[in-house]
Amino acid sequence: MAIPTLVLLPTWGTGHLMSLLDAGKRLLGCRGGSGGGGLSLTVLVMQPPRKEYASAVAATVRREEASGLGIRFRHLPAVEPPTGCAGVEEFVSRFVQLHADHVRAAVSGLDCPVAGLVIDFFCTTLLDVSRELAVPAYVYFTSNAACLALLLRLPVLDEEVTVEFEEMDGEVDIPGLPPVPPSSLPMPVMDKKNPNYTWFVYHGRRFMEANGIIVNTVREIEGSVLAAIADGRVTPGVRAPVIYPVGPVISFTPPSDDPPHECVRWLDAQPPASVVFLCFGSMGSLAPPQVLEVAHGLERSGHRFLWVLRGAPAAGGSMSPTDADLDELLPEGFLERTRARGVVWPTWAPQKEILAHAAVGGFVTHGGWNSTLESLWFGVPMVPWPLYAEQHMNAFTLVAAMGVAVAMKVDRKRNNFVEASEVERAVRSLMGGSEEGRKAREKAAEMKAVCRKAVEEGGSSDMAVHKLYEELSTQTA
Ligand SMILES: COc1cc(-c2[o+]c3cc(O)cc([O-])c3cc2O[C@@H]2O[C@H](CO)[C@H](O)[C@H](O)[C@H]2O)cc(OC)c1O
Ligand SMILES: O=c1ccn([C@@H]2O[C@H](COP(=O)(O)OP(=O)(O)O)[C@@H](O)[C@H]2O)c(=O)[nH]1
Repeated sequence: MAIPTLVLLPTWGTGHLMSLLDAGKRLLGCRGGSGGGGLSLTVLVMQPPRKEYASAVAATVRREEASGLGIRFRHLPAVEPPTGCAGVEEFVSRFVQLHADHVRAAVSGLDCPVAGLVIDFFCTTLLDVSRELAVPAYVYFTSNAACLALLLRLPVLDEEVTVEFEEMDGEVDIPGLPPVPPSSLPMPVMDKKNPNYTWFVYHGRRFMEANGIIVNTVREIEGSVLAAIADGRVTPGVRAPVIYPVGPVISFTPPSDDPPHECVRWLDAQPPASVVFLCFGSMGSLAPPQVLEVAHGLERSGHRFLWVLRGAPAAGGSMSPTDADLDELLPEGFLERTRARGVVWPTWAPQKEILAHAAVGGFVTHGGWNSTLESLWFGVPMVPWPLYAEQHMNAFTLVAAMGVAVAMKVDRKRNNFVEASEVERAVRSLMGGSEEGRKAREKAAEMKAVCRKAVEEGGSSDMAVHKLYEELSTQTA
């Protein structure tokens, strides 16, 4: 009989497509286990709604097809993007929903048994398709267990809290987490009247229908919230699907013969753990007045820095930042005054290589979950500076639950504005001798060891992958 295939349905974003693909590849590694003759992977590729994503997706598909792992890609017919959406959550959810017929046709047309369908967390509308086809469905959650617990609890929270979360008395109770201040909730949860919120509640409710939820986290890092989900405290009265914490799933680019990147060459000349690295994800940019505050803060901190500074996205609805015009954005004379100890990099930077470098001692990050895991993988303590999506919640988790980060005061009501004096204080605290910084460094070093152990043979994430493989094999047997 043909080897059963596991069908993956990723969305196209930087932190979503590769993350799901890499998680899927871990299951390929289980081939030949007690569960049988292995699995193959089939990836359903939606034609991304914007050109900027289309070329990145096409490059990924080409690279993976050439990898020799035998992953099959099936391109779904294009759909007309929905109009009049309130934001990313509504747009992505409705865009995905329009693919239902194409997904049904693609899955039912496969020439081998289907072990399961793994969908990105924005794709829960397609759980109807998997049910019709009697194919087990799994959600792949690219963020952390804290955010997952919030989503699972959201349908009930929505009824318990009748006002906007910011207007409620006290804090939000998510079992397994310290009490969450309403101001730390993800962006879509901050406005109940917005369709983006309705979609978040919808996805949280539908997660409960999945056969399992695969999460890019590590049991040892988020043990208490994972336990709260598993023992029913997050969803009282209803059993949540089995959770598979398989992380950290980090997409490393294969080694190349190219000369080292200019940022890496600069780092080579810096002392160990002396440089603070600032980078704000694939969609992050700072407004011009904010750039001035960061520059003054860094200058006054006296520390070495490598700052990835991007400009606002181009007009026309793109979410990707542009390359920064440094002369226009930075204060007069800043580059000359800091030449001996700092670099401002105006375009995409090789973040993983930078975090891996011994000269990097701290990371000011927007707190995207992929960036966070990369920082932990290399044992680099953080200062979270949340900008969008679920990053305020991540910042809270990193500081209050994990202790791997030094908090910085971010004014959410002023577009996440941070004063120069606060940048200076946070950088000094992270890089210097403060007790807070020392604790975050110690904890980050501990997490590095934990992350690496988790993915080794017999580690918690490796075991979760094997458990999932066994389940998939049993279902198709
Ligand atoms: C997890 O909660 C949220 C995630 C997103 C979100 O949406 C999104 C949509 C796209 O079409 C492409 C994307 O790349 C993308 C990314 C994205 O979130 C990022 O995902 C990472 C892994 O989940 C990471 O955690 C980052 O912090 C996110 O920036 C959007 C959102 O609200 C706007 C969420 O609450
Ligand atoms: O200049 C940059 C900016 C981002 N990244 C990578 O882009 C991803 C960002 O994912 P994350 O989940 O942190 O945030 P998002 O961009 O989805 O908000 C991470 O893998 C980063 O290493 C990078 O390599 N260089």
